[in-house]
Amino acid sequence: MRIVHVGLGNFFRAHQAWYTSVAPDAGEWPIAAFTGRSPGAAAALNAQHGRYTLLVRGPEHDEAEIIGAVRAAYASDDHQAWREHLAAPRTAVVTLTVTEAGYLRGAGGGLDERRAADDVSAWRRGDPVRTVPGRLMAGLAERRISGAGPIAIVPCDNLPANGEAVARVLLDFTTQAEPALVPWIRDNVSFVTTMVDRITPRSTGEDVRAAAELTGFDDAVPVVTEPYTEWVLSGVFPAGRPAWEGGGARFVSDVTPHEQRKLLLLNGGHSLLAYAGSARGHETVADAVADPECRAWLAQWWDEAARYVPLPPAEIAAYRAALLTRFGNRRIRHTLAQIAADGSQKVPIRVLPVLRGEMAAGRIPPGAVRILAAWIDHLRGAGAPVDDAGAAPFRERAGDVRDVLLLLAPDLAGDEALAAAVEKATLGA
Ligand SMILES: NC(=O)c1ccc[n+]([C@@H]2O[C@H](COP(=O)([O-])OP(=O)(O)OC[C@H]3O[C@@H](n4cnc5c(N)ncnc54)[C@H](O)[C@@H]3O)[C@@H](O)[C@H]2O)c1
Ligand SMILES: O=P(O)(O)OC[C@@H](O)[C@@H](O)[C@H](O)[C@H](O)CO
Repeated sequence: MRIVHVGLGNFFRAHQAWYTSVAPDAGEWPIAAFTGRSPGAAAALNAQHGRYTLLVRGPEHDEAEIIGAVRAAYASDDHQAWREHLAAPRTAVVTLTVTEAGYLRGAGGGLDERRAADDVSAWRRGDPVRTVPGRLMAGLAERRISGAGPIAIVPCDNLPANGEAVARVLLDFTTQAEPALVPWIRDNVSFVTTMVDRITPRSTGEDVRAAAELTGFDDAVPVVTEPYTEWVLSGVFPAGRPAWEGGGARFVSDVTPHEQRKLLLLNGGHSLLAYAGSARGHETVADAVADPECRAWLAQWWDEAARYVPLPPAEIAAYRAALLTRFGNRRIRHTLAQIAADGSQKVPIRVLPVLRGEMAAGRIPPGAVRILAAWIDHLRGAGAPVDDAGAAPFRERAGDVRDVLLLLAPDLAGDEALAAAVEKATLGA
């Protein structure tokens, strides 16, 4: 294998595996994919020899492709396979889709030591590690021993500066667990930063039937995705990479403007709809954007967020227009509950940069305030259910907006006008 992936979920199969499958040199880049946590996805995929159906769902009809880029799938606890793949000289790239929570980042962006502590102890005892930083370190330790040479790590999760983010947590983890490995990582591992975009909801039983009808292939685990796709990358691939440009991937010197455009406008917009839209009784993104009230809130948020996207206004306007079409695709059932998950990890990334920028400019931004208030309402029980391992301390404080702000953004918590605005925007006010 030449690519190893961690996080065998739907998005990886709609995005990185698809780009690899359409690359002109696809045959030279077989993928071994490991699950992030539970083993189910690996067993299901192996039962069909790694092949699966990608249903590209436009507003009018579906197009089906059978993707064969994944040659072997493994459960996350197959530590031997993991070590072997990482130690193999042919392995050149490790891609990741492990959700925001998978990186164990603390408030400052480095490793959350409390969440990592068990894994650091497991490593010191010689037991298997389970977290993403722990697994990466264990695989790289094996690679150093085998002399397999440099490698690129390519995170594909919705985190700002995700290459730097994974480097920090990996190096912090390694400093604690295996300090002697740190210099080798610094010299041999390249951290590539990426912006990824393709709306990929959870598949349903109906999707399974639709896939079989279109292709005749009885696929138990098809993936549904939208036609739109984007991948912007920046960084070095010391052991080579597929010609992902074949699918339209772009290699740039700085991903930041693209990342800001996507994280603030798309993901921030998603979070707004997930909390404020679900509280209005909507179930999906398409339902919510069909509601004029939600659309007006979205426009207000986008006006604020656009000030922090360093791209020409025409480009931002075109992206906003395209987003309305993408969000409005009624054939994509992207549930607000799926997007609402892990708010404690997502809200700081998607909303706080705009809130901080506006406050520094002397403005209290009503769009950002609405998202915060709607998230607090969600923590209090409104709309989509809370599904967030990091929610507990926020839920304990959810009764008091000022307490939530103190935990979420201590630098802003003393601003009484902001607290009052958030309070006023909550449902209880
Ligand atoms: N679905 C999309 O539209 C989309 C688009 C762009 C980016 N992404 C990114 O991809 C991620 C996965 O999305 P998906 O649609 O594939 O979801 P999914 O539920 O299909 O898969 C999630 C994967 O992450 C793993 N995972 C979850 N928590 C983990 C943890 N704490 N440690 C290690 N692994 C963990 C799971 O085991 C699974 O393999 C998102 O969180 C996001 O960062 C998704
Ligand atoms: O995947 P998450 O959980 O990080 O966020 C939910 C959605 O906002 C996200 O998946 C978008 O659909 C995606 O980022 C579009 O490219």
